[in-house]
Amino acid sequence: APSSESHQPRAAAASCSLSSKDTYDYIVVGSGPGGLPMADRLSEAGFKVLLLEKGPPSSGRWGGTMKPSWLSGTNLTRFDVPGLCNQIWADRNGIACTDYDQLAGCVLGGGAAINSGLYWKPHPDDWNMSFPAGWKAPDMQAAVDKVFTRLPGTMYPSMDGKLYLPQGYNTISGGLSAAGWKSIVANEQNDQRNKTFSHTTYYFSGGERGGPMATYLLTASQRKNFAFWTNAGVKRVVRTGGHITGVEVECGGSSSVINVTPNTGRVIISAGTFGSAKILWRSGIGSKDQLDVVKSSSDGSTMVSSDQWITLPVGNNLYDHVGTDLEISHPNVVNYDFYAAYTRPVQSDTQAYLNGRTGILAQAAPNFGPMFWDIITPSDGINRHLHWQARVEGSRSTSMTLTQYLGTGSVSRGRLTINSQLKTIVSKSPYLNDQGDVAAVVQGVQNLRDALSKVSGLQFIRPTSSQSSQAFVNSIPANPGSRNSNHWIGTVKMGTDDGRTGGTAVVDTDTKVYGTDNLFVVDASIFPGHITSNPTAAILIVAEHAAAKILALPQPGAAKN
Ligand SMILES: Cc1cc2nc3c(=O)[nH]c(=O)nc-3n(C[C@H](O)[C@H](O)[C@H](O)COP(=O)(O)OP(=O)(O)OC[C@H]3O[C@@H](n4cnc5c(N)ncnc54)[C@H](O)[C@@H]3O)c2cc1C
Repeated sequence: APSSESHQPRAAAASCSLSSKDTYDYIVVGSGPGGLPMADRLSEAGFKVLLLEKGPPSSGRWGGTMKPSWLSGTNLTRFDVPGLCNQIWADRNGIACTDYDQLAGCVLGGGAAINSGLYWKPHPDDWNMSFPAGWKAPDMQAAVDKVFTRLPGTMYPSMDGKLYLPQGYNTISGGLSAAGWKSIVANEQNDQRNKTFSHTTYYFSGGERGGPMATYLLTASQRKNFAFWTNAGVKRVVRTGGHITGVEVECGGSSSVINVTPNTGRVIISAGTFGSAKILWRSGIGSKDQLDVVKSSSDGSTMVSSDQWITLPVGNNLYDHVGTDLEISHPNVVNYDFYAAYTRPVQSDTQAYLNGRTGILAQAAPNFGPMFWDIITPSDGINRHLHWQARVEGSRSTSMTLTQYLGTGSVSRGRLTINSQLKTIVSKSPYLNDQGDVAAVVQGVQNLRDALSKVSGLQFIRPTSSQSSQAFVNSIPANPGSRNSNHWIGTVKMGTDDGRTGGTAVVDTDTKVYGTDNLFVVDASIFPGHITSNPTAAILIVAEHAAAKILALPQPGAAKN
């Protein structure tokens, strides 16, 4: 049985105290998979750290309260129960960020409070193909080990070790196996992502979401030199030239500047692919056209003067996995209504969950698996990695949706911009604006159709049998409405080619913003290119690696606590 002790809050998030005159060695902005390991590692090193999160608490552990009635009287919220993760599609009020045109979590934990917990040790190509020197697979191994030691993940999230309603998994994996694809344990054989399939791995633990909020934040919160505030949004960094002196924080209808330790303090922005770009723009860091927009907005009077602007290509290099949904139906597939689990649940399922963290509600909605992989090399010679995820969902009760993500190797990019209401907009769609990318997606669809063609009783609903794979792929618009995977990266690209002088990079390989002394960005926004699979594990790894790099930088005279 789960230990209720494991779910007691250690130190609830505090509300902001804007009148405080305290200064901090590090201010970390944002509590997603990028921000939480940073806050933990920097406070572990003895520095005085303040973590600022714009959203409210999510998990019950940290004072979250949003929950269905069957969880009342428990210290669990909707965010803690894996089987309730689909609720984000039914009701995202007070959870999703309202200042982006795409979905992101503006709550404690960021995306790692609302996502499905899918959790993958990256393939070596994920680092080797797009990350700069110092961030290649051998360089990343120590950080990979740190993350998977703290958060090993599991293929069996129910505490009785059983997989519930596995018929969909069995149907698809049986077909792939018969077609010669190999079964692997994904996070033990992470270099084998070609014509292979696996059970789904989640970062869940103890039958609950867990994840970085239950590990990195927990240890950070036990330190006296660590503070964190929720409902505390950062408007901008305050700077003199390239030296950051503090951040302007908005909370409870007022705003104030919280300073870093004079001379030695640093600011780490981990506000996500949209949020980090936005803070940079509001701080006078970005391309002139976007800074002009901010200047003309309600920010105009407080914005740093234009002679202080740092010109960098913030918002370029935007990317997201290209999502292509196929749908099949098979008589063996058994559907489960995870939406009903919120308002009118099956009593035996809620009891199993509450009594022992067992059953279908300990698995993520909507019953994922198998996950499978394919590598395609189009005529341009660049390997493209395809990650496929099957889930029991679709237009029929016996349907499964098979989503293909195009990640590592993809060449297409889009652009993020900001409008005069200070809302971020995907103004250039990043999907399939390269012929090699299109060819890989088409070939991947064809490979899957071929592999499953001999499964008795399996019917393709999308594509239809008369549709060519090329015609099918062409029929799906290449825009976020049809292709969105919620795996946005890249707007604050890391690299050695300084964007102030015509290069493409916004941060250097220590994750420091070019042209600044003490401003760093650590989250999905710094990824130069995409990775094979869902990105949470890779973002945690990037944060671990960045923390080690930042701590290794000379920091003259920093006062340790
Ligand atoms: C619905 C959905 C499902 C997903 N499923 C999966 C999955 O199963 N597996 C997987 O690996 N990935 C999944 N992802 C993607 C994954 O969650 C994200 O890639 C990841 O959370 C990004 O991490 P991050 O730290 O870069 O940013 P975020 O997680 O977005 O965190 C940024 C944090 O910063 C805060 N913030 C923003 N602006 C400010 C500000 N101005 N001041 C203070 N705080 C601020 C935000 O509130 C947020 O908490 C999913 C994403 C979504 C939206």
